[in-house]
Amino acid sequence: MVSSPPQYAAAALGAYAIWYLVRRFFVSTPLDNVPGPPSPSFLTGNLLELHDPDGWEFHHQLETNYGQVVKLRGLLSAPHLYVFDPVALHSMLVQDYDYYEEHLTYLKVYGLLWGPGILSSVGQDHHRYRKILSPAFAPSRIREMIPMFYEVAEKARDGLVSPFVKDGPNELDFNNILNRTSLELIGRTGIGYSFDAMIPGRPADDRYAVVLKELVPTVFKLGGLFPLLPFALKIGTPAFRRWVLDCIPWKPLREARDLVNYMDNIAMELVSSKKAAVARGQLEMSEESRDIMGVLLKGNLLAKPGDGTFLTDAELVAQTGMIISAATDTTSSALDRIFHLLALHPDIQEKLRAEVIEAPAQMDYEALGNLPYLDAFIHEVMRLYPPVTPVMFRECVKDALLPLGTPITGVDGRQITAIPVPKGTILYIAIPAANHNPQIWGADALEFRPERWENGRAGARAEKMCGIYGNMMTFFAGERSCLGFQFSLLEIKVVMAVFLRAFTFSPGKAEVKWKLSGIIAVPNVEGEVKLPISVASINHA
Ligand code: HEM
Repeated sequence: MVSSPPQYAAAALGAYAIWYLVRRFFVSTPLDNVPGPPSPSFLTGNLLELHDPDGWEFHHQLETNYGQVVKLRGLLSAPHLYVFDPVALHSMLVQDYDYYEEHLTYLKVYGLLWGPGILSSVGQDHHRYRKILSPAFAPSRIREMIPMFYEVAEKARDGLVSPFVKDGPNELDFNNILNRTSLELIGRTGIGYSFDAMIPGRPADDRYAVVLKELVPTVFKLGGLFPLLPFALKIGTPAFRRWVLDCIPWKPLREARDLVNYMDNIAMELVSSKKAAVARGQLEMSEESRDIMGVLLKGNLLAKPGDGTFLTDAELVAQTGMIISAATDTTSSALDRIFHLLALHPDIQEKLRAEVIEAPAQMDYEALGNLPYLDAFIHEVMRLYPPVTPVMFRECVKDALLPLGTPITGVDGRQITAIPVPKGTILYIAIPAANHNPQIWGADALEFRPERWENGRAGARAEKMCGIYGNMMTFFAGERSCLGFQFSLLEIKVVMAVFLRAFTFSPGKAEVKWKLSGIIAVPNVEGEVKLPISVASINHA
């Protein structure tokens, strides 16, 4: 007999487990008919293969052996969908995007880390943040940032590379150099803050930079708690929850809290000092007014609290934290891949250098857009090796019908042209698979061939991907597409132009293996994040 509250709770849990298992195995769902690979475990389904840091082959099999929507198994064998069909992606990200939201757990984690902002909101709130942030990424704004991109790239050249190759070629860890450069680029142009003095021989010692690096691994140590977040955040007030947090003596939790507090404090100080500059009328004239936070503060001057366009201090802090985190690892991964490819392809490197040397040493927006081979090269890197990889997550929040561009043959042998997706289903947007689709790119889709690009286009094919850049999904599509994609492409061009003029690159001694690290690809040598590249100054080459 059940007679106490714990016994009731255990009985309820047991009943739920039985109901769940009966439903799983005896009630059919429309997803049963979608083919996919065998699941190696009832408990974890295909999740370990999906998130394996060396899982490139598993993803390649999903790309080539099934249809463009593949069924995988998640926790307790729940059916998940791995999607790269262009019509299905258009439906998920553009046409019916409000049926497929960012996973609730991720929204809550982002919210806890940064506060209320573009990465932690959905629906009207997200729309509002996006509308407020968009002017900061307008081409006219990014154009003004180009001199700052040059300043940082030249500082990286002179501080992080030149002193170490002045006596001849040397092998350097380019991951470290490019990571520091990416953070400094967004620090200067995002919040007007310098993270790294880039002094020869001195490591990046800014506490914020170190904290930013530690944050994600520390937070992932709390991964087991993530599913509880949506419920935990409903209990009591923020002050009460903070008090509860302070009382829990668990080291990773305290470390995460301290890191978040540290970043919050710095951002709050910056907001206060910029607000004071606005009040003194100085921001309008200064260089600071060009950075993203400056643009948001100036936007606030025109807005009124409550009219939907005003950002509170907490919201300002959250947006800047989110932009820095969205910008740094993505750009750094893209630059890592680029310099690795340059080292591996001396012919391509030479052709790019010739084009860059022909152009002025400091280019403006138009000139940077007028280097055809550089543009083709970057398009091809972003297509074949998207930095955000292998998948982004979505959760179906109301029963939906997912249309397919290419029908798939169901397990029962019949053609499927649309898949009814039950509410609660997890879907994976498979960015590389979408970018490698032979129906769009042809039989040589898996080859690295910059020559396939001309004027930002790579052949007119019937099937079109909804992505915002080059018919690919690298920067996503629709309401949640990357706001910083033009910013990112320009900073990449500037760093490449500055470095290609000064140095030559060839592979280092150790073999570099690329790992799938969460949602970003990173170079790795024997278990360490590293990109050894042999660099020679052009004078010594
Ligand atoms: C090569 C570099 C980059 C890549 C591959 C990339 C890719 C992406 C992707 C795939 C998303 C969608 C994420 C999702 O919906 O869950 C995204 C969103 C976003 N990105 Fe980027 N990104 C890059 C650089 C940047 C930079 C430099 C910035 C800012 C300066 C930036 C700002 C953002 C923001 C604010 C969002 C959220 C948009 C929204 O939710 O409405 N990104 N990015």
